[in-house]
Amino acid sequence: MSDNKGVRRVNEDLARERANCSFDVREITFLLDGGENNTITRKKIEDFTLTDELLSDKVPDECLSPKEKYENAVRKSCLFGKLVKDKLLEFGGLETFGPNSFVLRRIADAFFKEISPLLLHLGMFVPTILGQCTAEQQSEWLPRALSMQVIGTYAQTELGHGTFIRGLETTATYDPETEEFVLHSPTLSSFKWWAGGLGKTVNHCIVVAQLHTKGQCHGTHPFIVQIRDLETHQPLPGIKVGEIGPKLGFNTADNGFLGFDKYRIPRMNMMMKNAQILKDGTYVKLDRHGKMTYGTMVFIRVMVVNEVAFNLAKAATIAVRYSAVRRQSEKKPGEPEPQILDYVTQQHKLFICIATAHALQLTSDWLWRTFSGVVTDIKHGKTDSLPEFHALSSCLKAISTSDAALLIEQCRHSCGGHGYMMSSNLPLIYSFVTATRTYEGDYTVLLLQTARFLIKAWEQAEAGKPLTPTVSYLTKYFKDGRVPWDSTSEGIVNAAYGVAAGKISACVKSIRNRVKTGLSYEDAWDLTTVQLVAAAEAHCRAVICDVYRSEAVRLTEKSSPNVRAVMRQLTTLYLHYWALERIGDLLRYSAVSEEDVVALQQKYEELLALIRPDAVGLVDAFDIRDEILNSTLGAYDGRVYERLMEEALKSPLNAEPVNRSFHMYLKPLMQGKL
Ligand SMILES: CCCCCCCCCCCCCCCCCCCCCC(=O)SCCNC(=O)CCNC(=O)[C@H](O)C(C)(C)COP(=O)(O)OP(=O)(O)OC[C@H]1O[C@@H](n2cnc3c(N)ncnc32)[C@H](O)[C@@H]1OP(=O)(O)O
Ligand SMILES: Cc1cc2nc3c(=O)[nH]c(=O)nc-3n(C[C@H](O)[C@H](O)[C@H](O)COP(=O)(O)OP(=O)(O)OC[C@H]3O[C@@H](n4cnc5c(N)ncnc54)[C@H](O)[C@@H]3O)c2cc1C
Repeated sequence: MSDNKGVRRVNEDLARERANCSFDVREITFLLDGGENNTITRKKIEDFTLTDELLSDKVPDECLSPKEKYENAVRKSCLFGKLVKDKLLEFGGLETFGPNSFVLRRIADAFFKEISPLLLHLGMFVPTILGQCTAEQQSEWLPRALSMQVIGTYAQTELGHGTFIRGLETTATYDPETEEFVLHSPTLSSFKWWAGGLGKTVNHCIVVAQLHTKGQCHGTHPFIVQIRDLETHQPLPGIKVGEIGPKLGFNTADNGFLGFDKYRIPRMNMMMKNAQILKDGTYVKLDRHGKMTYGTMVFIRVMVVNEVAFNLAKAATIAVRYSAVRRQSEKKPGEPEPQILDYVTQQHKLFICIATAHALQLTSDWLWRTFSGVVTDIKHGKTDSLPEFHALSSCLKAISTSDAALLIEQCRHSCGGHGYMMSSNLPLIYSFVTATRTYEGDYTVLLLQTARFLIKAWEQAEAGKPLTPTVSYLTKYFKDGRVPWDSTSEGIVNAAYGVAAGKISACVKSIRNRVKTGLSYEDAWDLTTVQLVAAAEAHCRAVICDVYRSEAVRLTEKSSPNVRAVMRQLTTLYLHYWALERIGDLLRYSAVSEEDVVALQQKYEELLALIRPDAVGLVDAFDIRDEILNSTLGAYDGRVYERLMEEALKSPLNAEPVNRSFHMYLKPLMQGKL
């Protein structure tokens, strides 16, 4: 596959797909990056970071032992950290870190096929210092954390409790005599469990513990705790720490456990932005809202939506390129084998992945802007927008992670047997993303948080009170009756809101009917939770459909006609896909007829055919470099079979023609001598 100059040629099918694409791929890249300038900066950063030799592993990571994998990940993390520190400073230092943190996150995938043991340091330790410390504490901890003298993680979850934070058992008891907190793990179930980097890497961590002072418990609060000696890295006396063992994924993240035996830390190591302990042990609460210490979790939930959108874009790129290269079966007897991308069922599996990656990314950008507004409000002492934002970020985190995990698995299915190869990278992308459904708040638990807000909003609508923006639709659909059906995109979005309103109304009725039978409100709520989760899902789906549609229209206002057309096809496909997926709900809550359903299906299939010629162009527009994709099946040049063979030959089992187990076991077995 090389020409006579030694330049590797692109697979012919892929080259033809690109030649036939109806639009300028760069135009969509600019849209997704938020403007041409962002693309230029991203590419510059990628160019100077991804040329490094440290990217090439002689033995694939997945062929290493757990210990070697971890050591390799630490080595690369340190080199990556240094690279970021040294070279990014040339790009304007810390100011660049903010807007370009998504770029850094992208590049990190070229270094770590799994995950960096330092991710929690940058992803949660540093943000928690920013969000939970006073200015004085920040000036002490931030420079040390950013220069990596202090390396930290976020240890909240315990063996016994992850979801129910109020049930955490680790105690931090204030001792006014020495002006210290005494950290203690009273039970096995109180051991911290899961924190990334805790097992072997970090020397500090943020510990969430029940604060006791003057004989009273004031609930959970965060503390900065040094756990290892900075010189020897040995655990400090009173600390029991280790790694929790192999997992479905995250195997280079050295997730750890941690227990305290009456371990003392200075008073000022309590993160004091939202509550303080005075020297004499007096507790001063500064958080008027009450849940400000949950701030880091909210921040990460916002970040995760972008994270899964990007991972879905990677999986879609791999699966679509592979489907353009792979040929299998025959459509009509004697005809050449078609590209598998020409099977309509394959298009059904894959085009929704492209559309969902767009939907989640545009929703994530919108969520980030909304979050920035909430943060500004909080800085000015206003917390009114927090309940709505908590409800919104909770459901978007739940639905985006769940959708992305399911669709990434669908990408793997669509690559047949080769998708099962680690070298395709699909198994690792899946194992990483499926964890996002659980961490930072489990799917069901977060949807129930949203449901709580929705039920309150419904009651406010009933009482004629004004509603906040994301639930204002409840006023419109408040009266019983089916939502009128209209098959335009706007009509489908309205129907999605109508379905959400119908489901919320049904939940309210169920709860009230159950209370009428003598049940407590809590029991009535509990019995209604299956419906409540479904109502929160419907609400979230309507929000995503609405934001995706309106943002895509806004973003493409000045685009070329062809880009506008293909972007519109994708949004329409997304809306039709979900209308068909939730057809039972539409039949129940809207005036959709049987003929309308037939028309929806027909339009959906027409859209698959329309998008087909642009499919490769659309995934090229994600502009994910080969080093970041890390996939034998998805590389830009489409040399799928060559790469599969090259990677197979790197397997340590192929290093010698005969493995010693032949002489030790097989031969004796064959000769009846075992
Ligand atoms: C070198 C490489 C570098 C690369 C470069 C990189 C650059 C950096 C880039 C970084 C990339 C990052 C990527 C990601 C990767 C990160 C990996 C992360 C790993 C995972 C970390 C974790 O996994 S870490 C643990 C998270 N663990 C949870 O997530 C527990 C869930 N559990 C709860 O979160 C609470 O338990 C739960 C249910 C709310 C009940 O809390 P609760 O019992 O206290 O409260 P109640 O239910 O009683 O509710 C009482 C009222 O509080 C209201 N309320 C509740 N919460 C509220 C809130 N947050 N805000 C406002 N209001 C809130 C509620 O709405 C009620 O309001 P009302 O009364 O009005 O109805
Ligand atoms: C890869 C990974 C990395 C992690 N990293 C960290 C980290 O760095 N730091 C950290 O502190 N934690 C970390 N965690 C822990 C993570 O935050 C928790 O696992 C998560 O919040 C879920 O809590 P849990 O494990 O207690 O699940 P549980 O709450 O025990 O959930 C088990 C089941 O019970 C259900 N359930 C629980 N409560 C309710 C309820 N009220 N109503 C209905 N159903 C309910 C859930 O839906 C679920 O089906 C990590 C976890 C993973 C998987």
